Amino acid sequence: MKGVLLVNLGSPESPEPKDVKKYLGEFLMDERVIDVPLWARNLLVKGIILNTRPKASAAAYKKIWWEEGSPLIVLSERLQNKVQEQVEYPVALAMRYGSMTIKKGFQELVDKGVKEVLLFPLYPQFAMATTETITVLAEEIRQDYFPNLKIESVPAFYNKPDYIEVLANSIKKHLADKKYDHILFSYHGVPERHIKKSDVTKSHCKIDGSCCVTPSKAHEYCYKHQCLEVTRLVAEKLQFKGGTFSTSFQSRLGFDPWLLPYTDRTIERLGKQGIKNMAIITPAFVSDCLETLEEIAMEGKEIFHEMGGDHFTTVPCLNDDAEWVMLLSKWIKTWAEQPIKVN
Ligand SMILES: C=CC1=C(C)c2cc3[nH]c(cc4nc(cc5[nH]c(cc1n2)c(C)c5CCC(=O)O)C(CCC(=O)O)=C4C)c(C)c3C=C
Ligand SMILES: [Fe+2]
Repeated sequence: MKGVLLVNLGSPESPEPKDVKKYLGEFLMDERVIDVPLWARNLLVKGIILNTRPKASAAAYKKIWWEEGSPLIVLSERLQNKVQEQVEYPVALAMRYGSMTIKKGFQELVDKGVKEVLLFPLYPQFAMATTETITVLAEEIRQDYFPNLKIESVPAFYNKPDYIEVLANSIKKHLADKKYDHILFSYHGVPERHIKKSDVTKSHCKIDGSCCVTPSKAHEYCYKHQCLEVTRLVAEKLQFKGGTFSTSFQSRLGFDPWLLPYTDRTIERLGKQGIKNMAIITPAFVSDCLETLEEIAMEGKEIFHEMGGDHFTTVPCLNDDAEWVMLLSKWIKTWAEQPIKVN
């Protein structure tokens, strides 16, 4: 039998500093998130970040935490349940970090008789800190614990026309009765180094984005190109006029150069330039989370109002949107209709 494992990032068990510290420890010690040699990662994460950040992060998590738990987990579970209602194959949910492990997800599927798994990282764009770390860990777990299980991974789906249509429809619906003179597409940032490392050609990437418009096989693994493409395709679909939308990158950590321009500075600049009504879309996240509910909807809004802005609208992530559920279910059914692979 076939089955599906949806995988998202994960959240702390609770918004208490000790749980946030445990979660950040696992997350930031991942060599594909902070990609420096182990000794340097130990120094940076255990010696510095874990002694300072958990308190501030916990305070931020407390502002957005729901009675049912972390928004990211609750919304991912709602998505899982709704997709499960649409497909006849078992659909499990796991998180890359935290207690809902990929190993438990595989076990749940195997216990239901699954022999072939569609591993579905819930990220529209490829990044080594997201898609790659999930697929690599899943393969390690398969080899160690489930050697007879077949796994097929879903690659980044950023430019699939049906995904762009669902995203555009959701944006249109949410902005229908809103005032906005500028739309900002804000994506999670990554260090520039990550983009260079993922360049399979080793020579295409110029970081500044000039390379992103020249066709290249590097784009299959280029987070920046994929983000810019989502902006372009959605803007085209919704017929946004040039100059009324832009792209930025949020949530930088540390002192290395991260993808530019930064979201907080872009909001500041737009406010200073006299934009009064602004809408923000966050297409790197399929579920609302700390980065959208706190960093954008609270901090971003505050910056905008300080700069003299009036209306600040955040468009929710796809979450458990009905069209999104139908699209995931369609992709799953298409995959499941292919014959089972044999050794
Ligand atoms: C070096 C650090 C980080 C990289 C690289 C990174 C990439 C990255 N992250 C997401 C998605 C999410 N990140 C979230 C939280 C978060 N991310 C980092 C650091 C890096 N992320 C930290 C330290 C945190 C924790 C919060 C904080 O202290 O600021 C979340 C939210 C999780 C939640 O519980 O709600 C998401 C989602 C992507 C898509 C990405 C690369 C493309
Ligand atoms: Fe992150």
